[in-house]
Amino acid sequence: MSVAAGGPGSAPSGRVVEVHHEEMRRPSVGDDAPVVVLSNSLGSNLSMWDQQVAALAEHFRVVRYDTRGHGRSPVPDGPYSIDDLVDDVVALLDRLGVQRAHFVGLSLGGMTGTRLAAREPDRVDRLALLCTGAAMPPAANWTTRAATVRAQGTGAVAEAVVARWFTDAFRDAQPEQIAHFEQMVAATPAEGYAGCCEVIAEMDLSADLASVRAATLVLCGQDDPAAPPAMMQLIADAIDGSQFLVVPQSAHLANVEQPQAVTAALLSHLSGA
Ligand SMILES: O=C(O)CC1=CCC(=O)O1
Repeated sequence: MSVAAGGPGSAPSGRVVEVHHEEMRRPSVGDDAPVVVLSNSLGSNLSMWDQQVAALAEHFRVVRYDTRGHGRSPVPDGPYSIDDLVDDVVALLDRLGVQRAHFVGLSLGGMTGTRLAAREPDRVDRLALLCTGAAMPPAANWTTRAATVRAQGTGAVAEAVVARWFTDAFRDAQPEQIAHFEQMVAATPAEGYAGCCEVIAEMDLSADLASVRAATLVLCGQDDPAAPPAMMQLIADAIDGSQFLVVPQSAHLANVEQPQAVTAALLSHLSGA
């Protein structure tokens, strides 16, 4: 079953927006099954989880959503803050009547998950942080990228951005996937993309990591230039009891490049195995 809600539009900055989401679960999965929320990366949308949802929906109510400014969610004027992104998730959970959920986020989605787990510990059961950072300095990288997309559109950065998402081997083997993700970046609204660049520019969640109480999986791609293993090791070291996993032959979108390995790791972690 798949249910869609929310939609594109604009909302004033600093206010919660009603993000677009989809819910999927197998008929055998009951209303009281645990909820898993999936949160996308900068420049993508909820379809980045296409290779995970069917397997997860065998066991969980799967809720995936478009981060504000992305996909079919509203596009308020930026800048946004990490707390804006967390407020949107809390509002989504409230709308769904879900008190507590598992949360899986990749890159920007992982930043949202880190802050959510630290700020709202009662709302997060198990947490998976994929290919992300507690901070991604220097800030100028992100403010410059925001200025570029506001001036020239997201198409201007699509090729360079996607070059960091996949290994050369994947690029050579899967040119149609590369084109698909470049189109996804280019279709992201410029103001939404820029507003989320500004989240990353001003964000430092280092002090939040020690407050995370959820059982946490920290997963990275071995060849990720955006969130390399050394950066993610720092997250794993700071979150009490976390599990750290490096996925070989993978860059930034590890769940796309190595879907079987990442889906298996998520199923194992979220089921508490
Ligand atoms: O777009 C990039 O360069 C990598 C990235 C940082 C945050 C995110 O979601 O993707």
